[in-house]
Amino acid sequence: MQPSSGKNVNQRIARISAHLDPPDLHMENTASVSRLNCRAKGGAAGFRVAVLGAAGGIGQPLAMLMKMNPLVSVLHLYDVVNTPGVTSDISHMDTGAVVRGFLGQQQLEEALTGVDLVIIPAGVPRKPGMTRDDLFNINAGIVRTLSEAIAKCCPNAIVNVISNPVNSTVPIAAEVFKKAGTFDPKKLLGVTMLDVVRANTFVAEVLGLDPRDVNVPVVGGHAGVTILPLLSQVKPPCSFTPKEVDYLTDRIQNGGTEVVEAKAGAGSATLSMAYAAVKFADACLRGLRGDASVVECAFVASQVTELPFFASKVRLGRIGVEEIYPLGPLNEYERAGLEKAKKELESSIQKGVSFVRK
Ligand SMILES: NC(=O)c1ccc[n+]([C@@H]2O[C@H](COP(=O)([O-])OP(=O)(O)OC[C@H]3O[C@@H](n4cnc5c(N)ncnc54)[C@H](O)[C@@H]3O)[C@@H](O)[C@H]2O)c1
Ligand SMILES: O=C(O)C[C@H](O)C(=O)O
Repeated sequence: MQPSSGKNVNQRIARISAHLDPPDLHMENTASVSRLNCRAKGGAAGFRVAVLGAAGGIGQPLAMLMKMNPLVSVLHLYDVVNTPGVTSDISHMDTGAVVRGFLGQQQLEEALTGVDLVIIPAGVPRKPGMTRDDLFNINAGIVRTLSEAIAKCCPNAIVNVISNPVNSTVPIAAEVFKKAGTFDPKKLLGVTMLDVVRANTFVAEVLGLDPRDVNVPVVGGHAGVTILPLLSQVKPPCSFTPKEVDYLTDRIQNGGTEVVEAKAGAGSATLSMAYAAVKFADACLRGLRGDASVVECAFVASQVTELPFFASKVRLGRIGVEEIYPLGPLNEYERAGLEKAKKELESSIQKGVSFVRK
């Protein structure tokens, strides 16, 4: 057989190109990307999602898992470094979502335009000996900048904040949105899903159950004593000895530190966090789609306590948070935990608010 002439190859490319939409300009910026890396006709219908901090320890597996989510049609990956490589890699997965990469501040607005859901894992992680609040000085500014762009480019998107300290970064985002006149408390959610995921796992271990059959509400916030597992409300209904309650509460509250210490300077939870973030994002998207009874815990603007923000069970729907559930009956141990949690939460929330108002 004769080798293909240049003319034949060009004809074949032209035939393939006829089945493709116009080329993706963002992808053309990356060296190895050709005209063929554009959106195939018949790509999945679904939601448009942006991940900010997509090249990081959480961002990469999160981006990979979102590429596998059938509810996602377009996935925008933004970071200040390395997005061309991550985008090229993930774009080869034969799932429905089309992936586009955006690199650096000058492409942030494009990354956000037209998206339904923004997930933010951008920022520095802890090292052993640090608290989440020790990340405030760097991450507060990052979240503020990203929130300003969200207010400008996709003010109606649902926003999932992962960057720590969540107890302060969510109030920061809220203040930025208020300043811009775009704040919708139903659309801003701090991601506390990892606390629930851990609680389900640890409680299942103690009870000898499959973690998939266990549901533990975790309320309050996302740092130390502000993480308040409601072990009296575990489903399926069960009881614990006082020793088990102490063990479980301590392990759930310090799950993040357990991982930070095990990683010994190489960062904090990334893989379990990506899993939890995608579980939570999927719940947000199912709510947006109109599914009934989508209920998860999240850190939101709330009137459940006297504090302006609090994590509790929320029902997710077409407009974001459609209902915030009260805490339900607490036992004495949980009531004492709630008082401790509120005290710390109050100052973390205030710190975030002051950062933007100063
Ligand atoms: N909410 C939670 O339950 C939870 C769980 C784990 C980690 N976290 C937090 O998530 C954050 C990220 O953790 P990680 O392990 O992925 O860190 P990482 O350092 O591996 O990745 C962070 C990424 O953010 C990027 N980034 C930095 N500044 C940016 C900016 N201005 N715009 C866009 N991207 C930017 C970095 O380039 C990097 O790729 C940390 O603050 C960590 O504490 C939260
Ligand atoms: O512990 C951390 O610093 C990261 C995260 O908040 C976690 O809970 O794993």
